[in-house]
Amino acid sequence: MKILIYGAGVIGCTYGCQFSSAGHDVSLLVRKGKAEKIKDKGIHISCADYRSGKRQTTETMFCPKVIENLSSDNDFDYILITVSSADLMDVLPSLSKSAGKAHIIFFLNLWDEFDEISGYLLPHQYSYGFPFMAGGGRNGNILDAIISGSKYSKTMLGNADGKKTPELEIFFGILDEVNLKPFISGQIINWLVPHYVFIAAISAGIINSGGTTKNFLGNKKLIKDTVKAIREGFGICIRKGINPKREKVNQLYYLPFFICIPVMRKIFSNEDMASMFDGYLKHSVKDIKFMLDKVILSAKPYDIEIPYLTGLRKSIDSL
Ligand SMILES: NC(=O)C1=CN([C@@H]2O[C@H](COP(=O)(O)OP(=O)(O)OC[C@H]3O[C@@H](n4cnc5c(N)ncnc54)[C@H](OP(=O)(O)O)[C@@H]3O)[C@@H](O)[C@H]2O)C=CC1
Ligand SMILES: CC(C)(CO)C(=O)C(=O)O
Repeated sequence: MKILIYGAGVIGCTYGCQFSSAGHDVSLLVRKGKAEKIKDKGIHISCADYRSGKRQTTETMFCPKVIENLSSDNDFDYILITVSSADLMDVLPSLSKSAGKAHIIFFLNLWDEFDEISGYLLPHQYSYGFPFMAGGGRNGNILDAIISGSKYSKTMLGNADGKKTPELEIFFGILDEVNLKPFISGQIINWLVPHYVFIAAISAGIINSGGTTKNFLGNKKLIKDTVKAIREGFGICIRKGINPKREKVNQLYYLPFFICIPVMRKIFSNEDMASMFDGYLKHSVKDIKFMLDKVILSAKPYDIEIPYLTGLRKSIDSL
């Protein structure tokens, strides 16, 4: 398959490198002025892979094809959008003009961009997904990728109407081939929207604690305030017609603290989960502020009190 990764960051390169290892023809679309360096040197990916049950590290020079513009006569089968949430709006016009016959998969955190996307593209042109199987950060020129070993981790895929289409099933096969644990959800929007709240709130909590998951998990008051912020955000989801409880994973945050906190400590203190968060947050403070602002703004029309979300947002304001 010919796959274009739109956004050569942590997620794009981690997934792209896996596809390439299975023999797919992978290209990266990068910002203007960045292509030559990548063409010359490639991208150094240091990957800690926990899928076997223990940490296995590999060092790879990922040398895909690189482009700076999408041309409308492209022959890509798939375009995977892996820019950060704050950058999505900039890429939609070029997709609308130049996606050609490629099937687009929006592979990032989304909150209320669905109408906007449908204003640029026809329904059959795209699907949604989420890289809940991998993550990490950057260390200078090295990309520190983590592939999760957790039984809860998977690569989410789905269409807004819940239907399985051939395009999704073929992409499922590509992910399955490289053991990135694909899962086609019949309610992908219902998965993505509460996840956005969860990730914005917990990330702000971790940043507030000094930027490490370990510090965060050691601070009971901060965990409680973060869970209260998640619950406020879930309240906004409900007003928007999304029920977080329909995803089992979200039910944890409704449980009494004496159950919720120890379970959170268990899940997030896993080495792979913790290093994924710690890596992600080093380069994503701007994105987290953007995400929290969006969530907070959408509470306004419903007149909902959200002191914990606004408190978390304020706590990271000066960074
Ligand atoms: N890292 C992680 O652990 C995880 C991240 N996610 C989610 O995945 C998404 C991507 O995250 P991540 O990979 O970490 O982010 P990164 O910042 O590492 O990657 C995004 C990439 O997109 C590039 N980009 C942005 N706009 C454009 C554009 N107009 N043209 C070309 N390139 C562009 C950026 O370039 P530049 O650097 O020049 O801005 C950057 O290289 C986010 O929604 C994040 O929340 C999900 C799970 C885990
Ligand atoms: C939890 C983590 C770091 C990896 O999945 C993440 O960024 C996300 O899910 O949005």
